Amino acid sequence: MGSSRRPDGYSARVRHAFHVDLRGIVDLLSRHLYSSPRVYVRELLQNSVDAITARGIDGTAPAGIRIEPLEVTGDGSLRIHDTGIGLTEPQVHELLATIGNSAKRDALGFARHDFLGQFGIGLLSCFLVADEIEVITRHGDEETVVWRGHADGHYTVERGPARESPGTTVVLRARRDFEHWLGASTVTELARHYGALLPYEVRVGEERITEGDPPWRARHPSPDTRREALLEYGERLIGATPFDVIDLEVPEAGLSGAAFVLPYADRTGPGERASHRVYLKRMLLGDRVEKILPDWAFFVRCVIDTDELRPTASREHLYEDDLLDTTREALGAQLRAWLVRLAATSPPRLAAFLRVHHLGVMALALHDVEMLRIVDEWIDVETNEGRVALGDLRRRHRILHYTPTDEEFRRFASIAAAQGIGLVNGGYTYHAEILRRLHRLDPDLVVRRLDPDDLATRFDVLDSAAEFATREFLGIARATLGPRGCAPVLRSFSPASLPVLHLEGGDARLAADLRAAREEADGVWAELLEPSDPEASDPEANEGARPLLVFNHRNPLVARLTSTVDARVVELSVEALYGYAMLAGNRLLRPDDVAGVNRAFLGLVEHAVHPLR
Ligand SMILES: Nc1ncnc2c1ncn2[C@@H]1O[C@H](COP(=O)(O)OP(=O)(O)OP(=O)(O)O)[C@@H](O)[C@H]1O
Repeated sequence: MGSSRRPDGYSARVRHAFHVDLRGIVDLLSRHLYSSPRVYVRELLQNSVDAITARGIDGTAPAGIRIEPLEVTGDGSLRIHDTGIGLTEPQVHELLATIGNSAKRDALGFARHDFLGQFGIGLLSCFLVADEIEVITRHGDEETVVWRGHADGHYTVERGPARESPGTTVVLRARRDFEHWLGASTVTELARHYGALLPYEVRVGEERITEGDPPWRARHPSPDTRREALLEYGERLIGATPFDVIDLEVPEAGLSGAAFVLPYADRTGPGERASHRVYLKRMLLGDRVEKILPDWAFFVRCVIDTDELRPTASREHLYEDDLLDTTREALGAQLRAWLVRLAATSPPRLAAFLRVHHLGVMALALHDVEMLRIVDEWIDVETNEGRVALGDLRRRHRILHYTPTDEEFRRFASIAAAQGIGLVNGGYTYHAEILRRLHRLDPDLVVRRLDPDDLATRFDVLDSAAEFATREFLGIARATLGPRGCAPVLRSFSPASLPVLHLEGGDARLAADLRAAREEADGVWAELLEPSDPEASDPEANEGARPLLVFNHRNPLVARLTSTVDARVVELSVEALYGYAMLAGNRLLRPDDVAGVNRAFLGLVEHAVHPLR
């Protein structure tokens, strides 16, 4: 026949509506949108809060929400009653039966400011725990309407017995094996978790779960009692008494809250994101919300309530927009101001804070000159002059050197110290970057990565005659230093002002220098350099493996010492120079070393007073 066909070959167009398989939608929500069935309590509370807000305070009914769990209803259902605005019959069809429709958007489809909900899907989360949702609702003096939605996608509407007063009751009948989600203990816990700060009274059974104002808003007789109460709250939040509490306020985001300074180093570390407790219009968004603070602020956990920031549809995170950006910046500025204030008003507290959080502050100093100043003045770094603040170090040196690795630092620290070069171990997190930024505070300061050629590590061998003349000296030095596990070596090197250099074992580069020097020497003299050392035949295995005390023949004092005939004076001087080299190289003095230094010191004093005969 083909009579319904148009000349262009198409049949007449028929319009259909999508059929939504509700089971499929619920499955999608539960798997991909909501992290757990527990969110159904949040969605119910939220709808009741919005309904009460929409009704406004008309003075006829106390605003309140009451949940009756399984144990209270006794009929296998959970009920939640509110004194909210209720729905008319047409609204029931329009709002409850249309997925994605919400009364909480304005004519242009934007979320309306007063309400928590906006997407028109929240009620569906009840299907995570229930097969049937019943809504019994009365708006003003209108008739009471009963809507029943089923998980298979059909619903019924009928007029029911009149409710005593306007408002809504939602009744959930548990899905098989989900009964425990509707039981008193779970519901109480969840209602408290999400709703403890809600502005309307919420009860589960007879138990009130709302706590009134947020702790940072609550009234207290004095600032001290307020601080104490906040610290107690913080302790419950982070599991330890906070180091301090910082008030937070960002009016553009309708945000207030408190940041608790952790008394321990954050376990997440600078690379990971710290998470915070966030309330949205006093309903909990989540306990582990990220990105509310700048990444560097990992030394605090905060709790905030915001009216203006928007949630994602899962209501578990904040929506990234310009407002979240500016809020994050404003919160960062408040934390930074706290730190600057601490530095100015309470240095010992700042020092205590930095002992725990130096990493966070250093991370911050990479972008912020104020923080750099704090690092410069208050954070001790490892240098070849011990642990000192950079500020102190740069007051002593106009050129600072650093090694990029810890290993290089260990290798060169003492040689640099002996030559008066200020060297910082840049092998720790952020240290090298901080050093490179120091010119921001001190434009004339020169900061350089250490080039081993900056160090005088060319050890020249003495000429044969001089070498021969020092044989006795070396013999005494060897006998004196032997018990210290250290071997004496005599070389000429710069600077001449440096009499001795203590070298740790394992310094491959110096060992190579020494070896090269010896190879240049005539075989006979090479033998002389380490004549009594049994390992001398295998220099590869020997040199550089044990500590060496290198005497500098270019130094006038050492040159004189090598030709001193008085063995006792040589012995005391070697002992004293050994102690000096250990101290100059920042070596750890063992009890034996200390005793040796004392002996040498007293012996030399005695010698000066009563020259030894
Ligand atoms: N307790 C209640 N009292 C009055 N109206 C309600 C109640 N619960 C739900 N409604 C109505 O049903 C609509 C749909 O609710 P639903 O929870 O699905 O979405 P929503 O709250 O609008 O948005 P969201 O998905 O963000 O929660 C609401 O917009 C509201 O008009």
